[in-house]
This record gives sequence, structure tokens and C-alpha cells, in this order.
Amino acid sequence: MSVSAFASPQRRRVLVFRELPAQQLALLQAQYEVTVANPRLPAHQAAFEAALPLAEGMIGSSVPITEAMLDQAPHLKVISSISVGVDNYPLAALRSRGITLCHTPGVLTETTADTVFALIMASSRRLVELALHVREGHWQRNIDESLFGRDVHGKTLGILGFGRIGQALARRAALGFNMPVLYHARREVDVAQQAPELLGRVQHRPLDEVLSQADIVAAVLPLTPATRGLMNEATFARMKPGAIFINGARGAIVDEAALLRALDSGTLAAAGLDVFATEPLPMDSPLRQHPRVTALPHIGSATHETREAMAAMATRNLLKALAGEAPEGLYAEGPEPL
Ligand SMILES: NC(=O)c1ccc[n+]([C@@H]2O[C@H](COP(=O)([O-])OP(=O)(O)OC[C@H]3O[C@@H](n4cnc5c(N)ncnc54)[C@H](O)[C@@H]3O)[C@@H](O)[C@H]2O)c1
Ligand SMILES: O=C(O)[C@H](O)CO
Repeated sequence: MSVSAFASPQRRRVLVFRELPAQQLALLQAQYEVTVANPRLPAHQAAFEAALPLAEGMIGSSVPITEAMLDQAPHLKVISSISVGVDNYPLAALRSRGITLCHTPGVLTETTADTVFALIMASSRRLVELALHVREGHWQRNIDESLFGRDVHGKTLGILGFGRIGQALARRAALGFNMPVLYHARREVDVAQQAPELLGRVQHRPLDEVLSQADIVAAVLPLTPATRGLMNEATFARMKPGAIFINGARGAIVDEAALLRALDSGTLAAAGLDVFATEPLPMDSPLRQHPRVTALPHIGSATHETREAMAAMATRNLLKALAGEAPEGLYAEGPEPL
């Protein structure tokens, strides 16, 4: 991606802070003067900062937007995130400044649930480890039980967060793999109304019960002040000995040092992680080499189809919100603030 600006003083300005497909970029350029500058790239930082003072709209993802940036952007009206998670945005500051936040719920739900289920399979059946066993030439005779995995079908799945992705994950587990599902969420879901196919197959339980009864626990809830560090020394200690932990949410919901201790003490048999406290995962992170960790580079929604759908939705959101119309992906905090 190159830093680019298309000068025309009278046009309203939009700042694209992460790569956008050409088709979406063209839609923006047809109406607005567009600067493309990703502040995570040193070569783009100056252009990003220079674009803030006149920007009315911003679109992108994976960049923490700070109050200091908002201070530099007095004309900003809309931020359109190419993500469903909104933990990169200072929600209270946006609210108090009257800046609209949009996101991309729904279009990535099924793909992210696929990724989380893939991590469940990979961690339980040791798929990555055993594929490397073959690739690295260690398959010289039939494997013995030291390389056996654990069944997934029929095991109890605990889901932390039972919104769009949690319910899509429950469908895969309950309907496809005959797994009883326990879930922990801020409130009980009316399954008969919202997910009738899961009636009788999922149960809302307090966190402690989900942790102590599930064979596999998968986190798919947002990162908020209430969920930061949710999985820590005490909560890992409540999990079944030999259980498996999967994180498809955000890295910071986990105390990674406590996770490593739970793996090394034998409390956890394995962990499957798509997200980390620091991304990309630092070279010296022990999670990178741990034999019982399957680590992915934050690919929950990373398919061609889904990333295109997210970019298209985020672009529509930005155009609508800047036109003063109601965008499909308006981020609205629920009755309980995050
Ligand atoms: N790994 C990835 O690439 C990837 C992709 C998409 C989404 N995500 C993450 O998944 C999250 C969930 O997405 P979604 O579309 O299912 O959201 P959603 O809003 O539909 O569902 C969130 C669920 O979490 C629950 N929850 C919220 N705060 C809670 C708390 N303090 N305690 C217990 N439960 C709580 C809610 O009650 C709800 O059931 C996103 O916010 C994002 O961080 C990750
Ligand atoms: O929140 C999301 O949409 C995913 O994590 C992709 O960034």
C-alpha cells in the first residue's frame, strides 16, 4: 500500500487507515478526497497525522485509535471499523464528541465460528503437531499412544460469550458433533426465539460451572473492562484437569503467564489461540514454541469472501453515516455499557 492523497480543496475528506480493496476505495474516491495511510507503517505515519485535522470520516482496523488522535481531528464525524470488535476505539470519548462508530457484525460470524471450531479440532486431535511430524520426516513407524489425541464429538463445550459467534459455534458443536453446550454470557439468551435449532441442547450457567464442567472452553466475547484478564490463575484453576482452552476473542481476556502455568502444571491439556495480548506475537513469547499450543495469526475472519464482505459493509457504513443516513452497522452500546 502506498501513501496517497487526491487533492481537491472543496471536497470532504476521508482517511483510510488500513488497506481497502480497490473497489471500495473507488467508491470512496467518487465522493470524497481520500488519503490512504496506515500509521502502523513508519513510512505512512506523517501522512496519517497530516490527514487527521481535515478528516470527516475514517475507515480501517487493527489500529488503536486514541483520544490524542481525536484531539487532532476536530472535524471527525464517523469512524467505520472493518471489524466487529470495537476494543480499539475510545468509546466514551467518541460518545462525548458525538462521533459515530460503525462496525461489521454478522458478515464474519460463520467464518469466525469455523475458525474457532478448527482450533477445537486442531487442539484436541493434535493436527498441527502431527502434520509437522509427517512433514519433518518423523513418521517412520505407526504412531503409538503418546501421539494420540482426544475425541471432540460428545464432549461438553463451554462457550464464553453467546452472541452471534457463540451461537454459530454452538450450532457446529451441538448439531454437528453431538456436544452438550454450556454457555456463560451477560444474560440468558431466549433460545426458543433466537436459535430454536439449539433448544434443549444449550444451557446458560454461571462462569464457575461452565469452567468446571466443560471439557473444552472457547472464548468468543468482546474485550471490555469486565472481560480483560477474565481467564487468569483463579479461573484456569477451576477448569477440569486435562481440559482444552480456545481463545477466538481477544488476547487481553487472558493472562498469558497464567495460561502457560496452567499448561505446564497439567491443568490444561492444550490451548488453541487465534489472538494474543500483543500482535503480532512477539518472537520471544513462550506461546510461540509451546508444544501444546496451536497458535494462529488472528485469522478468525480471514477468508477472501469474508474480508471482502467486511470491507464492503464498512464502506457502506461510512458512506451512509457521512450522508446523515442510518448505517446498517451502527455500533450501539446495549443497555449495560461495556
Ligand atoms: N478472532 C477473530 O478474528 C475474531 C473475529 C470476530 C470477532 N472476534 C471477537 O469476538 C467478539 C464477539 O463477537 P460477536 O459478533 O459474537 O459479538 P456479540 O455482541 O454478538 O456477542 C457477544 C457475547 O458476549 C457476551 N458478553 C459481553 N460482555 C460479557 C461479559 N462481561 N461477561 C460475559 N459475557 C459477556 C454478550 O452477552 C454476548 O453473548 C468480538 O467482540 C471480537 O472481539 C474475534
Ligand atoms: O473483531 C473482528 O472483526 C476481528 O477480530 C477482525 O479484526
